[in-house]
Amino acid sequence: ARAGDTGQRPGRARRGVGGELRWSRGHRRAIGAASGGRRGGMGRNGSVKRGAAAAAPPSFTVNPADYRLMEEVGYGAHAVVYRALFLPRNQTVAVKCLDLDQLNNNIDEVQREAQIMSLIDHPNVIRAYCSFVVEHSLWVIMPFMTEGSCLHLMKIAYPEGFEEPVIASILKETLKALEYLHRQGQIHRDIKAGNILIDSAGVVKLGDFGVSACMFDRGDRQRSRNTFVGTPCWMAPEVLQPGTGYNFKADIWSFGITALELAHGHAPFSKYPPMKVLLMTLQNAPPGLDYDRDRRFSKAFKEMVAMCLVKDQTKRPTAEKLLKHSFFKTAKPPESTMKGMLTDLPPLWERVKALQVTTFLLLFYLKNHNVFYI
Ligand SMILES: Nc1ncnc2c1ncn2[C@@H]1O[C@H](COP(=O)(O)OP(=O)(O)OP(=O)(O)O)[C@@H](O)[C@H]1O
Repeated sequence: ARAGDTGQRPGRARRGVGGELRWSRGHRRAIGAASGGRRGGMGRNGSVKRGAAAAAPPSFTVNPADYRLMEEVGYGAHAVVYRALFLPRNQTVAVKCLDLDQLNNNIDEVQREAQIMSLIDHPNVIRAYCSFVVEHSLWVIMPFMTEGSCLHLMKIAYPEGFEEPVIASILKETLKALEYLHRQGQIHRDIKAGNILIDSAGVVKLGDFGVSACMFDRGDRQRSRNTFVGTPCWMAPEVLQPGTGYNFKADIWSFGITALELAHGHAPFSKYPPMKVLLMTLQNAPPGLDYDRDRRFSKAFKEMVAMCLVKDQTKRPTAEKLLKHSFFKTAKPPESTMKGMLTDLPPLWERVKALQVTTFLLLFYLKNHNVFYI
């Protein structure tokens, strides 16, 4: 691991500073901590740049004292994300704090996320500026996406989902990101509205590589695992079925589910407990847009979703092929379709706080009415 811009060697890094992780069980594992000065990386067009310095992002230090954590702007299963100030330049960034104690058995996944994020070079994929260990957390420093995720946006202002032109532009940018990742041999494995991030100008970027995986890391194109990875409602049937091999086509299924999520404000089966979602995904006909119920959506949109949600993964299109579908041909850039949608909204951290209060009240209600999910 490189210690980042300060030039510290991992071996000399103080505890909590630098690119080295001192693991509580006596393991010593290195976390990829790369930033502006690194060599190599994935090229914008998929080429791997060797030797030359990658497109120079602004440099960031790996000293936690240089960052002031401000408000909480997001949280997931393993992490809390803060808006933060990078004090040397008074620049706003996002800091994702992953709890390493909670992730004790998943150190390889943490390491993979940090490494992948630091090598990314695509306008539609969130890139980590650098990452380092602070006490029991891994801090990942990345661009702050002012409007948060599409999920946040829907929950706060568009509970019934977005209009088709907005969906088309968000999905097209996401698909470009997927096409890039797949070309790099990466499966994202957690495509959903909560991981599609938007900034104030309407720029769309795919985030969260917590569960992404390299397709070629075992020398085969097909992965076979006995554990679920991802979020059940968005997971392809072959991923939900332990022992079945899956590949990058699993992302195409999740992409189709995300299209439905953006259209309706929630994913199909999202109101059911995980075990029921599993059974419904495996046993029922794939979900889709209803030709009658979803009259407001075009035939091209319905067709595109149906192509993604084919149970047989070999019959699903690749991201590259899907990008050529007529639905995306007419899609406008999100900067123009989202104009006006993002004004008059409270700042992201206030939205997140409001959503936290709502979730707390809902859980409180369910508990008091003896409603439990299995
Ligand atoms: N760069 C960013 N700028 C603004 N908000 C962000 C940024 N990155 C993440 N978020 C917000 O934080 C939330 C949680 O982040 P993330 O999905 O990376 O965490 P996680 O623990 O890996 O999530 P999951 O439970 O999906 O695995 C996101 O849904 C998003 O709303």
